[in-house]
Amino acid sequence: YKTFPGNPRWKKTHLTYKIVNYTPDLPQKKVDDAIRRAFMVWSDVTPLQFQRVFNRHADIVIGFARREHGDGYPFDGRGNTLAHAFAPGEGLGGDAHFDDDERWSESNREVNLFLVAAHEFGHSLGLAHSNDREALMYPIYSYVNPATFRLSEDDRRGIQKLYGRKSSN
Ligand SMILES: CC(C)C[C@H](CC(=O)NO)C(=O)N[C@H]1Cc2cn(c3ccccc23)CCCCCCNC1=O
Ligand SMILES: [Ca+2]
Ligand SMILES: [Zn+2]
Ligand SMILES: [Zn+2]
Repeated sequence: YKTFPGNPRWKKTHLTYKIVNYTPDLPQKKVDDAIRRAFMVWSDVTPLQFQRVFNRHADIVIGFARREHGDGYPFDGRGNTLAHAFAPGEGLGGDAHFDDDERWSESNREVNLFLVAAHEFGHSLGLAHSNDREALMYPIYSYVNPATFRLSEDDRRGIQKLYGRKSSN
């Protein structure tokens, strides 16, 4: 696993997120659920807790966008880059953007939103890319059944290096 230069991490374990817009590809409830489950991947193995908020400041702002969308990292149409996210910090820090030229799915059809969101939130929490091909933080998308998805040892070691393990109670 790798962290970002300077090891940026959140200095609190209770983090907020908000979803500012939706893709037309899925019902909003399915997007909400995929996002919730993607955060659980990380809260399952750390003391981190995620709370969804509406219409107020959030640590992690989540949205769908096409091409140029104001952060200097324009998307590229269908395929190629699927999404991006920023390392922990103020403002754009922690935010995750999903390319709305992709066809977002909750199945094995391209592109599974839960799997991509889980990867992006790794960045939002301070993990950079891993060169372990089994790792969620590997830079190339590959479909695995979300029902049986498990964080790799590499990902778990990385996130626990940053935030420690889940407290036993
Ligand atoms: C890990 C993922 C969830 C997020 C990453 C981006 C990322 O790291 N965000 O944090 C991603 O989109 N990776 C590309 C990498 C990539 C693969 N190819 C590319 C062709 C052109 C440009 C990029 C790519 C070959 C063709 C397949 C294109 C469709 C799938 N795309 C990818 O796997
Ligand atoms: Ca794209
Ligand atoms: Zn962006
Ligand atoms: Zn990435």
